[in-house]
Amino acid sequence: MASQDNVPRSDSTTTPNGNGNSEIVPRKIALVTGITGQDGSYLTEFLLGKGYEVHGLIRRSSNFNTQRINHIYVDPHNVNKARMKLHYGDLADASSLRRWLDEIKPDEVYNLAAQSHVAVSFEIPDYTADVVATGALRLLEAVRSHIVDSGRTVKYYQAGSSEMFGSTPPPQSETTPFHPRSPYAASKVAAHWYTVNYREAYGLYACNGILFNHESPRRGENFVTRKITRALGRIKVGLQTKLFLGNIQASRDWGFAGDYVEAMWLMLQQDKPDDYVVATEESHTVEEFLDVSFGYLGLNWKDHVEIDKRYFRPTEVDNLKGDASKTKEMLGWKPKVGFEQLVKMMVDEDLELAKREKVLVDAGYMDAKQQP
Ligand SMILES: C[C@H]1O[C@H](OP(=O)(O)OP(=O)(O)OC[C@H]2O[C@@H](n3cnc4c(=O)[nH]c(N)nc43)[C@H](O)[C@@H]2O)[C@@H](O)[C@@H](O)C1=O
Repeated sequence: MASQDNVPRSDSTTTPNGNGNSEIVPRKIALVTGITGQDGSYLTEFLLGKGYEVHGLIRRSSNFNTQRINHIYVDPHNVNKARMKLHYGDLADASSLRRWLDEIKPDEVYNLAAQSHVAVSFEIPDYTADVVATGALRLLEAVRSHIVDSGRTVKYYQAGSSEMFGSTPPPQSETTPFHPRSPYAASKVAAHWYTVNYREAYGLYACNGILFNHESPRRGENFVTRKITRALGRIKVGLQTKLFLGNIQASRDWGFAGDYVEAMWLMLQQDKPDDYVVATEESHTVEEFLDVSFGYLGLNWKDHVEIDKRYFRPTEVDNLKGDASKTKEMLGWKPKVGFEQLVKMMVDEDLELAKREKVLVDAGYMDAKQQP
């Protein structure tokens, strides 16, 4: 998929007006950073479904990194149908952020881009802080100055994280103190407070969504849920036998990413900006995830899993369990997919993937040792 720029805008959408007629209303425009990630892809599908035009910033990479949105990509030459548009930009590049805001003139900005892997943030702390903390500040400042110069209204969503609560015991709500336990989490705390400050200092409509872990078949393969379901599929079809994990006693509040993007959007549809916790209010250990997933395919995880110290973190977050009562009450949001359903959805998809891999291996087109 090629990226594009300066594509003419599809200006309007037809909406029923309740009188049996239709009226032409201007199409809403969203700008999404992190559009190629799990959340970016679900949010884009959601916004397109609501009639939005969605612009995404993508980072230059020598490999294509658009796999999660290829299925919704329409050739930009098809101006009437192409409502998702991609542009090269980066949270590390302030000038690109301001330029795309001026060009795209979005109604809503969703800042989802991040170096989002907690363990990796210990390896590359500077980079993590630059993108996650300073990147959010750059985008907020670009939005603020764009508003001042254009006189337009722009609403801003900041992707916060339950990692910010760190070692503060559950249940965690909007009023729970933060105690971050990694460079990633500390950077998210900074981004959270930059967002609050821009709201208070400049009256910006800016919201923090404090999202607990959210997973899906599109989850990156080095996060624990997907690492497990990917390996499980391969074990089931005979492509591997072992799975190496770290601390399986850690407990997380795991929801479905497809449900959580709706809450992001709802935050920007209110009269006033605010901060909201998004969670299922249930917590399960990694070991429980293993029980349910392996059990679903009739396997015992103890026959396959080995603990490897290299996956332990210098400081761990032991127990996260959200209290989402404010979000339920104020936004009318609640999760639709429960823990077991989520696990099974991920196992089903990864079993299919493994079966396809097996065909390639059997035909000699792929090496079974080639790790996903
Ligand atoms: C909300 C929050 O959610 C995510 O952060 P995370 O909770 O660190 O996610 P994870 O899947 O990497 O780890 C979950 C737990 O599982 C333990 N664990 C054991 N063994 C392995 C293992 O082998 N790999 C990994 N990755 N984790 C392992 C690990 O030690 C931890 O306790 C990100 O989206 C982040 O961006 C975010 O904002």
